[in-house]
Amino acid sequence: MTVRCDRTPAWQALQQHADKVGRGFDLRQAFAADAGRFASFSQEAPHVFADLSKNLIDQRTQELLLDLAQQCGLQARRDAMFAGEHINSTEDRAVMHTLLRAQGAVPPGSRSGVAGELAKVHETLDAMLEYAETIRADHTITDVVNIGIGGSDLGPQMVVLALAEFVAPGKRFHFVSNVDGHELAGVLKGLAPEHTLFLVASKTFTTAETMANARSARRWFEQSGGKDVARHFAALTTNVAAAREFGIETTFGFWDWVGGRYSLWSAIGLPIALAIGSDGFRKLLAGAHAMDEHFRTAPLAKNLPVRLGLLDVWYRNFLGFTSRCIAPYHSALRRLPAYLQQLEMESNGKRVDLQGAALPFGTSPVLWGEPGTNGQHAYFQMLHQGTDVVPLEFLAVRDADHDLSGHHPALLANALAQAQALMQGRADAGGHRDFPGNRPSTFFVLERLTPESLGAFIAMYEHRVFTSGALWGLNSFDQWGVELGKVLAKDLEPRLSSGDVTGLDASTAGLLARLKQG
Ligand SMILES: O=P(O)(O)OC[C@H]1O[C@H](O)[C@H](O)[C@@H](O)[C@@H]1O
Repeated sequence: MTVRCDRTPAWQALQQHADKVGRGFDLRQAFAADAGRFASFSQEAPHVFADLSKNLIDQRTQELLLDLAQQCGLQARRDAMFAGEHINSTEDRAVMHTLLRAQGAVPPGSRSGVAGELAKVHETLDAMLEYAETIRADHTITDVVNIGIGGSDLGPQMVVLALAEFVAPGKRFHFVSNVDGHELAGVLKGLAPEHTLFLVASKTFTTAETMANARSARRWFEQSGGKDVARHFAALTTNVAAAREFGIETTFGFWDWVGGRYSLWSAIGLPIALAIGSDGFRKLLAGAHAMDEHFRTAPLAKNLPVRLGLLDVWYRNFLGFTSRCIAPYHSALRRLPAYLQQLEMESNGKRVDLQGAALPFGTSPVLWGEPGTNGQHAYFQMLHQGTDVVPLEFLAVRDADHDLSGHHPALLANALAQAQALMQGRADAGGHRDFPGNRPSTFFVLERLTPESLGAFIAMYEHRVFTSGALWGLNSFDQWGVELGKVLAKDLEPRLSSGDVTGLDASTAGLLARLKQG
């Protein structure tokens, strides 16, 4: 049984602590007073090192946050997830994306039935990887087009870009998500049907954008002389029947216990397997599994995802920060912020608890960002001297995968310098040139960007989001908030040609008149 965070004694103690020292905390003084600060506020985890020492927390904050985690029953909820309980209560589903990367046995304490699910996981994984190897060896296929949106797009796209170093030459990867025909039309322009494989990726196989793009892709394929739809289309879905009805014979399934934004480890990861091969895909899973084990077994005080999730609660609820900036210092990670936006904001952007009662405190922050050093020449001004404090998250990779001399030290020096400048500030120049400093950041280090380290990093983030969501007492695994817009769009689409504005508010009616087609 979990307890909502604001109903615990630790919550009250944290409030008092924030009033007393939290808001007046000074990083520079903290480092001056404690030579061991870096050691005690950094955390080693599989494939990921995290320096949390430049955050606005002291030992007492950390202790109280750990009390909060205990009093909320974080461990029980974590164990319930790993055991396959239906913790996604509003959809009455288990949450078992970790099972997709389980290496052999099910976690101890698993519900009966989980072992059977794992057998299905391995069977599908083997079939999908075998297919991936067949296509990789088929040199007539030069272009792979993934048609999917949200979780059926962002994860595979982010990972394929991030692991470009591991992608064998000979195939190009395209990702089409938007219902905006400009996107699909732009991709199709450069393609020949006999050399193209379309992957229709949709958990539900009902998402309007994906279905529209899949229909148009098939029409283009047939109209441009493509033969053998069966060979050139595959579907990745939990709704195999709908894919078959659409006319796709090659299908790879997954299960309702995999949330869309947690699905890159399932058949939705086929583009990744095509790009980096079956060995590479298994390494991605192994990296994630290593982090799962860390999250499942490490004591809370030494548990990286837990420490991060607790920090997120501290910042959001006690220091009042409403956003977090993601700064990956690696250009291949350019889609990471977009990926993390869905992961965190769709999971924890909720205003009611598990029972549906309104929450009296803030939940998901806004996540945003661009790769470094680009952001430095754009919005870092605001981060250094603006009126809001925005915690930053640096991600640096020690070893480069290129041999251009001088670039990598320059990149890493910039990451270090920005974190340093945000903390130190400068008070000697006067007026416009002064920096307040004391601006918090977390600094992640990977030794190299590999399938293993990326898998571990993503899993770390998933569990961090789990942690803050669990403390807030909300359901991180549903997304009812995306439904209303879908319903309204259905109503408005025919009105764009009929011009019927009956029952519409004046603004929507006025805009519709301006956008009316034909
Ligand atoms: O994979 P699909 O069923 O097509 O869903 C694609 C996406 O759209 C939905 O509206 C949800 O907001 C996302 O969580 C999901 O990933």
